[in-house]
Amino acid sequence: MVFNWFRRQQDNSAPTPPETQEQQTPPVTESQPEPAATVPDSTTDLLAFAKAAYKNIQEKQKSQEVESQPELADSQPPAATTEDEITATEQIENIPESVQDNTVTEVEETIQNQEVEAVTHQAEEVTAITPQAGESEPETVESLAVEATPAPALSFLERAAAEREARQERLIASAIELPQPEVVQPAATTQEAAPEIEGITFDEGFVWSAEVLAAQGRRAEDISIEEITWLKKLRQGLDKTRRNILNQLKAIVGQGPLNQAAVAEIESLLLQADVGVEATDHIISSLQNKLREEVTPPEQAIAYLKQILRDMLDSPLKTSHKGSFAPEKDSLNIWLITGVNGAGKTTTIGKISHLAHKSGYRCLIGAADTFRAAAVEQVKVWGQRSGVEVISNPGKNTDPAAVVFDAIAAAQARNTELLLVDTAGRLQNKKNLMDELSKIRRIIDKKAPDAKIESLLVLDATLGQNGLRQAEIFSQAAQLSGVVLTKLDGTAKGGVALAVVQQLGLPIRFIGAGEGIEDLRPFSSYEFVEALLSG
Ligand SMILES: Nc1nc2c(ncn2[C@@H]2O[C@H](COP(=O)(O)OP(=O)(O)OP(=O)(O)O)[C@@H](O)[C@H]2O)c(=O)[nH]1
Repeated sequence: MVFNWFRRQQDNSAPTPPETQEQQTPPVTESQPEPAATVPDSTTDLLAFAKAAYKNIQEKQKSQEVESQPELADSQPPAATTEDEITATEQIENIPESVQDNTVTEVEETIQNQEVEAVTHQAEEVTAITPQAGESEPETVESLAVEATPAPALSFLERAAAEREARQERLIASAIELPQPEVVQPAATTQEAAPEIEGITFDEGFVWSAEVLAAQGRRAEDISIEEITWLKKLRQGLDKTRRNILNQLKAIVGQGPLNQAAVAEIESLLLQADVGVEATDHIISSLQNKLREEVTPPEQAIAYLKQILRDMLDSPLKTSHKGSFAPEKDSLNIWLITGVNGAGKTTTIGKISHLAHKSGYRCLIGAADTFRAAAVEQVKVWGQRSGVEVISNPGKNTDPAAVVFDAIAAAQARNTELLLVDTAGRLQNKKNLMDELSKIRRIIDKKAPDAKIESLLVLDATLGQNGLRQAEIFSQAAQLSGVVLTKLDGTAKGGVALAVVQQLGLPIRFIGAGEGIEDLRPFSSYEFVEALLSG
């Protein structure tokens, strides 16, 4: 039994690939689930859920450590041996020390403090807007603050700041006592109140990720470290888009009925996030329909905004096959990967082949970017990393269509389930490139008439609207069926995802948020929108 990373559920029919057995974790879920009613509805429930998930990951990791103990006995601290582990270690190094040192209790405190601060903040705003009502409102806030911290001499904010300072001092003190960073210590030897899990920290990002998984009907005991790591990465990647633009959007929408000024402001914010004119118009008119007449509480207005965005992102699926996007078992699937130079095609092939291999698919790569000599070498490196064989032609300036022909023959002879075809992103001119893609497509249709063919366009999100113009050209030559959106990490143009579906009418199939082998996942509109508009 193996976890299918495309469908995000157990795949009983697939054999477990031997070298990935240890990484498997057994989440059970429906593909592309709708937000479930089982989402923890209070901070306490959410924390309990997140803690249970954390504990579960911790236990799995401990049992893995025990299983691999004999091999690790003479190497301490345990060395990072795989790409995944390296990525995880890098992530730890990138997390600010203050966050790394968080314990479960401290995260709880942080969340509770944030809540109380938020209440105080709201109340202060109310006081500022309506000073004449100031006599009764602030009293409520005072009493809340007193309940939270009984120190009458200071204001709430001063006390909160003092507490934070004291906590920081405690952390610094304990950091001095420990000569080694906590991450490198074997977790099994210490019995602390909240031991760290190597590769993941119980912080606010963990709690948020757990909540997103819980909302999709996941059970705490089924959540894996890879899923948490990915969600944290996605949210972190969309941070710029969220901070620059979408948080302001949330604030306006959350204020209730939309007036003309609010509409103009929303319009400008969406355009800045590269959402595009068409998608912006659609969002505005949907919002106006709902919010023009009614006074909608802020949370409901934001929930409504999220729903609009999810519906837009899922809209191409209503016409094509709905559900998760996965290679069909026991038959040949050919995925043609196209896109301009540097969009991330080769990297995407490496990441997808990794997902396929660890999901138990028989996978093969065809290196048909023969225009750039280094491209074949590059894809071979990715093949080695993911444990997938690469079919290439060693000759110079070979015909890419001939490589595709050979790759299909090899795939048919070996009962391959997924053949990924790399293609050139640049030729002498645009016409040559498009002719070549059309020829490759014809070869595939002819040589493998029964195969399930997908033609995926890789788009660099950092290009925003400019990337979409290229897409239209590719669409004609390669009969595109979907998009892979790469480089979502660190761009302020995350809104381009909405433009992609609205303008091209194509579904987003995968998103990439980093250069590592684990930094790509099947697209989920729910997770994307939550990451885009998370608090
Ligand atoms: N930050 C980030 N970088 C990425 C991502 N995907 C790919 N890259 C980087 O983008 C660069 C180009 O990626 P390639 O996979 O070589 O792009 P390509 O489309 O195959 O390019 P050609 O082979 O020249 O046609 C590399 O440095 C990748 O590491 C991503 O999701 N995030």
